[in-house]
Amino acid sequence: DIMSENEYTIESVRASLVRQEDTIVFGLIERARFPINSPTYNQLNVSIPNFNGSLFDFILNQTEAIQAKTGRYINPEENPYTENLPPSVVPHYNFSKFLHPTTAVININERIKKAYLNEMLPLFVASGDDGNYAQTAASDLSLLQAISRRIHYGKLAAETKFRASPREYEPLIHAQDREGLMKLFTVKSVEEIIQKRVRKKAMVFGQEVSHDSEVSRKYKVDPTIVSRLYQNWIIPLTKVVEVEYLLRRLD
Ligand SMILES: O=C(O)C(=O)C[C@]1(C(=O)O)C=C[C@@H](O)C=C1
Repeated sequence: DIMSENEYTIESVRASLVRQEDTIVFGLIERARFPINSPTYNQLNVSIPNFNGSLFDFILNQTEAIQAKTGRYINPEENPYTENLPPSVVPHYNFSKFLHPTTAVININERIKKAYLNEMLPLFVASGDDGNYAQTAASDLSLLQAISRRIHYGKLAAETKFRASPREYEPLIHAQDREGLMKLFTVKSVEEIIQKRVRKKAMVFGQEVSHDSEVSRKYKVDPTIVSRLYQNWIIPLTKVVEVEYLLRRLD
């Protein structure tokens, strides 16, 4: 086993969350190329043989099925949106067993998907319909996977915090005290820095680049909205995962 049990620290977890911001901001920019394209999500608009759901659900399920067969979900950092996926048919890499085993079942993707489709998406895409439904669903899917990965990284953040001060966490876990746990692991200053940084990333990554003139003040995705997506959904849902993780940490 070449992986160390202690490869993750709160510093390495935070460094990864910073890097994942790049993927999420670019994912938002890519999705914002298309208007809302609501027929993508509307079940009444498709009749796919042997499938009950929207075009988006169909692409999500089929893509996750091929990814499951080829080993994507063997990595404990990855959590699928689809239930009952086929098993992997490829040789497995020996991923580290850093997380507590009873926490593998934690998966809040249904909640993430609902928040994304109903609340987040309308904030950063234009209204309209250009017919590019399959392309739209593909960009939703890669963005949703990046967001899910980021949010479920809360498992790793929680484990590093638990290992750093088990005596502080144990009584709250025994009491199943959600609010107490939330208070103990929250670091407001870190959250505020993230909200500022993703706003800046949206300005840098989403600017119009011209070979000769000054940088324009028009952005491909609204930087204030990117910050709000983190503030209202991405960080709070990461904290939901952290609480769920800690509640099961002594099982
Ligand atoms: O960096 C941490 O300490 C985390 O637990 C991650 C995170 C986040 O979602 O970014 C969540 C809770 C903390 O209040 C700060 C940040």
